[in-house]
Amino acid sequence: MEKTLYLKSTDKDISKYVVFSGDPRRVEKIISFMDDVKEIAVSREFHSYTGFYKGVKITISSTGIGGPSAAIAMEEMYECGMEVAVRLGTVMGLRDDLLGKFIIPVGAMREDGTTSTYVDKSYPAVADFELIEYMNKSAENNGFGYDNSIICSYDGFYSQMRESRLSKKLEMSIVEDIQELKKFNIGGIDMESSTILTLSRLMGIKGCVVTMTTVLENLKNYLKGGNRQKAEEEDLVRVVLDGIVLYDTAKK
Ligand SMILES: O=P(O)(O)O[C@H]1O[C@H](CO)[C@@H](O)[C@H]1O
Ligand SMILES: O=c1cc[nH]c(=O)[nH]1
Repeated sequence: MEKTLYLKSTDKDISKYVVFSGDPRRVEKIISFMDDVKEIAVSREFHSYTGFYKGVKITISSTGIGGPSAAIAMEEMYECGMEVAVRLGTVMGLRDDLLGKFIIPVGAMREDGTTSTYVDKSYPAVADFELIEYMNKSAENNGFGYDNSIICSYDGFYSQMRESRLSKKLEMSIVEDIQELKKFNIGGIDMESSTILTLSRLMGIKGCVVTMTTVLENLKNYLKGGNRQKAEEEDLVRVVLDGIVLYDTAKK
């Protein structure tokens, strides 16, 4: 096949297991845990590599921020034969006890715009139950607590997740809207999970999300310095990669 448009990948380059991470810099950290890593392409926000972790071939790709680019990454990896999609990212927790903990959501509210260009809003963004179980087990094996609540994916960082000069000028109700979400027992907010989960279901592949709660709403509290770095760049990576190995072993 020809290389895909943005991720510049072919079916020869990628594994059936693909890990998507927002931040391209984090991708460079993830591959430091892997062996025999080959760069596929560094193209716009999409930095992609394939390598081995504990003998399992895994592709890692960044998506940048938000649903539109996450959908591009999902589409092009699906063209290349992806069978399992895992989002590895950070989430803004809506409960104080979640700071520093994993949220491995069962599903996500589709408050993004991208997924509605594919399917009606009544279609749920639900993670694959089997993958959730392996990721839960991996968190446990690595000695971490986790939560399996529903999260919410938004499109607007400075219009829905964090107050800004403009949002204040426009008297937007960001704080109130987040309080509303809490009433519905939503565990956290991010920007890509609904896209990854909805598209996985539409593609008929397995998808799940493993997130680390690095910050609470309105910056009430957040992981700082080395703690944040370890949580985001080591703990999260281990749980996701070990979770894929557990899944792969079970399927052999
Ligand atoms: O850590 P990542 O995967 O980038 O995820 C979260 O961080 C970004 C916002 O700061 C958004 O992309 C949100 O979903
Ligand atoms: O969604 C997120 C995740 C981490 N940090 C934020 O500010 N937002």
